[in-house]
Amino acid sequence: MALITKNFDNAEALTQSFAKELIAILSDGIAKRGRASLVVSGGRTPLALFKKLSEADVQWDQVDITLADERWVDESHDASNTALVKENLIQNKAKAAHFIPLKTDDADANDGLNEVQSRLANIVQPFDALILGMGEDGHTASLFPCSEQIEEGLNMSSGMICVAVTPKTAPHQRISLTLPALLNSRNIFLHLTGESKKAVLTEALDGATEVQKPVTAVINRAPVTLMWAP
Ligand SMILES: O=C(O)[C@H](O)[C@@H](O)[C@H](O)[C@H](O)COP(=O)(O)O
Repeated sequence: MALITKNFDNAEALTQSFAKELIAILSDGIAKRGRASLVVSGGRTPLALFKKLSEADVQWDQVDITLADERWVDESHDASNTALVKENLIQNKAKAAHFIPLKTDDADANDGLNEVQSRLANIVQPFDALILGMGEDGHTASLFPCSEQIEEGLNMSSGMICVAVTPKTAPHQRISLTLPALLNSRNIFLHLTGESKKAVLTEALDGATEVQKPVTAVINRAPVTLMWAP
């Protein structure tokens, strides 16, 4: 297990430092490989970070941005991660970035998997940076412990980049990057705020199985930097 913990006094300090680190990673990726890729999560935690990043001096036209997971809803829906990213990250200077959505027009996420996998094949990989969140049930991306698809999502040899997931404890069908696809990243961050999320993580790392607390499946296999503030 390789969890590197960076604790901050407050969310603002976390945002400042995290943005700086991501800017350095993306700039380095562009310098070395011509393009860089950033995989972000939805949810509420990354909003301030998205805003900060959007104002940064990065050669955004050389950056591909996609999501670790998406709710299978139209972009006009409140729950759309695509809308969240477009409204908060693909703004200001970052407007020049190339965004690759995980949602297709198919009614069922299973029917969109092939199209999404070919979209993702056009992004520089390994991804330069992956930002994961975590839910109170230990899910990360949309690898939900309550879903029937959890073992499929955690399968390291499925050959699949994406999985369609129907959580039992959260609304909307989802599409998620699978565990091997998430791990195909040069830098993996777990972005958490609040004492309760830290407690969930501590408990998860204290003997839960990967199916019970999917976030541990990432931490068990790759160096993960925890960015935490109260
Ligand atoms: O689209 C999503 O729901 C996610 O990508 C998900 O994995 C999220 O990161 C966690 O549920 C934490 O969400 P909050 O930041 O809102 O607590």
